[in-house]
Amino acid sequence: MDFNKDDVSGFVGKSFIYIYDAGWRYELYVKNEVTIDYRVHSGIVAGRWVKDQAVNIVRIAKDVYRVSWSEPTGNNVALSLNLHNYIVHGTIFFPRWVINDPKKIACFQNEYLNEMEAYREAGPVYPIEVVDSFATLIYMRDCGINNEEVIACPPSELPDNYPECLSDKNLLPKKESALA
Ligand SMILES: C=Cc1ccc(O)c(OC)c1
Repeated sequence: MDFNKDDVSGFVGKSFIYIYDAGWRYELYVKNEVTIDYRVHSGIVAGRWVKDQAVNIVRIAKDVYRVSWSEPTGNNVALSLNLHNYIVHGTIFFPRWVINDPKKIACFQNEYLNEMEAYREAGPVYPIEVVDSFATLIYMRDCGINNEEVIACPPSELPDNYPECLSDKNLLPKKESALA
């Protein structure tokens, strides 16, 4: 073993922006070893943002991390981030009620936790929709641990030049595919 599987220190405290092949832009902040905040800039649930989602994080190779969690909505997500090749892969297991009406979850979830749990209870849950997609990492920066300023407003309130306005040096160059 030439790397330490338990060492997630190269991942915790970082924030990421990536764009799925379908064009959906997501922002993820790894707040600490067991918690993320995130924000959806575009896509079928654009406008959704979440703070303090409990997650599992593991390191599966040098510069490769995996984050998995289950949401109050009943959405289940597993993300793999390859920080060497700037490739992200997400598998999202959506309950049927979310697919039927995605706008129900396009909100600041923390203010609607009871509603989300009620929707989850009401269903329908099945058939689950498995959405399996690649994304390209376009932005990465170190924000430190437990920084509440990283994800602090709805995506609609971000400046037009976000994320360039934060710092250009964190924009990532295009890389050769790791899979070629
Ligand atoms: C459903 C949530 C969800 C789905 C895909 C993602 O990449 C994500 O990143 C924070 C969150």
